[in-house]
Formats: sequence, C-alpha cells, structure tokens
Amino acid sequence: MTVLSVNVNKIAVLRNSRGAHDPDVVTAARACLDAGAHGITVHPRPDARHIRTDDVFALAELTRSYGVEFNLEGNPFAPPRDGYPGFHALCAEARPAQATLVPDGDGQLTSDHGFDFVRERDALREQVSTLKALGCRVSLFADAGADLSAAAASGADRIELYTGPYAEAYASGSADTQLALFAETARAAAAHGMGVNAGHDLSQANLGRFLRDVPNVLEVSIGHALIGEALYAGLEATVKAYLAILDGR
Ligand SMILES: CC(=O)[C@@H](O)[C@H](O)COP(=O)(O)O
Ligand SMILES: NCC(=O)COP(=O)(O)O
Repeated sequence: MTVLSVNVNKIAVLRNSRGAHDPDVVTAARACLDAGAHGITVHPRPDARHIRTDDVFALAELTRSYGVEFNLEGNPFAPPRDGYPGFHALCAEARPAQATLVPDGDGQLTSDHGFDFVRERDALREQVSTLKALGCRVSLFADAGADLSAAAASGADRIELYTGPYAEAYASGSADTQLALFAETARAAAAHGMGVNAGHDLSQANLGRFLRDVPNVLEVSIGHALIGEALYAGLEATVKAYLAILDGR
C-alpha cells in the first residue's frame, strides 16, 4: 500500500505573503487529515520562506493527536541561523516519525537533486544514526540511478526518489525511459533493504502512471500540485482524488 503525505509548505507561502495568520497551516493540515490523508509533510527552509519553526511544532502536535505520520524534511548540514535552529534541533524538539534528509541550498528555488551518496557517505552515516537515536525513521532524497550501496551503508531506512525528472518527462509525453530508471532504482533499494518513498512535482495527472510502473512505493509526499488543484476543487475533494488514484491503480 502507498500512503499519501500532504506537504503544506504552499499554505505557508500564501500566509506569509500577508504577514499574518491566514490561511492557517494547521487548519489546512487538519482538513487534509479529515479527508483521509495518511500524514503531513513540511520542508522548513533556513530562509523561512514558508514553513517556520512554530509551524513545525504545531504540526507535530496535530499529527500526534491524529496518530498519523509527521514527515519533516530538511538539510542536516545547513547551519542554524536566526529563526531556524537547524534540522537536528527541529527533530529533537518535534520528534517527527520520519526525517527526510534533502541536500537543498539557499539559492535553490526548490529541491532539485538527491545526495551524492558516495561523497557524503560518512557524514550521512553520522546524521542518520543521530536521528535514529531520536526515534525517527530516516529517509534520504535520492536521484533515480543513484549509487544505493553507499546510501544503504549510511544506515538509512528508506530513500525518497526525487521525481522531478519523471514529472518533466511525463509532461513532455516521453516518460518511458525515466520510468524504467525509477523502477530499477526502486528494485535496487529493496535489494539493499531500504524502503522507497517518492516525491516532487507529482500530480493527479502523473501519479497513477508512476505507481503502476515503479514497484514498492511506500509513501508519496505531494504539495505543490495538490495545493494548486485544491484552489479549484477544495482540499477535501482533492485529497480524496489522490486517495482514489492510490487505491485504483
Ligand atoms: C524534498 C521535496 O521535493 C519537497 O520538499 C520540495 O522540496 C518542496 O519544497 P518547496 O515547497 O520549498 O518547493
Ligand atoms: N517530498 C516532496 C514533497 O514533499 C512535495 O513536493 P512537491 O509536490 O511540492 O513538489
């Protein structure tokens, strides 16, 4: 079974654009959970462009009260700064069920690549073990085709496949080559004893094909497209539409 974790970063983008409280990320997350979503994801960035530290703690409490997974994403190597205590400090306080490590940088518009597992192997091993000691399942953002023996050597429980290149290929009508590469990487993860998550630019249009072709996907985290689609259909109907895709493939 593949579960749906809704990323509510974009609710915070709207809220921050007016500097006040609405739309409220906790209210939006609750609407997603009430519609049947299996969990909530956020990716607070050190520049606090959307999700803030106080949102992380509020969403940790909400997801705990619903008994569902809270997936916190971030770069464990980004130093703390004003308003951002660092990824490890956030995890130590919020205790997310899953910590997803992403090699993002300040200058990036959004996440656009996975880790170089060979180069980062020792540093990742240390981070994974510290986060596991906090009780978090640890997932590593990975490009399709990445060297997963090095990823497995870090001790991570899962990888999250960076699906941006698939979404782009799907939109241009030529997803077959990408899908074959993603499927091969998902099988390699299983062979190395790691579970597989997937996310980035997944949508109602491209999700079904991805899940039909790529085996063993345990979780998809979806934000940008889902929140955009919800502007027309509402959060409840949109979350239900994703759940139907997960059920119906
Ligand atoms: C890791 C990943 O693919 C998502 O967390 C994505 O990075 C969303 O982040 P933004 O909402 O800041 O684009
Ligand atoms: N991990 C991916 C995620 O949380 C959402 O990415 P997107 O759907 O906002 O591109």
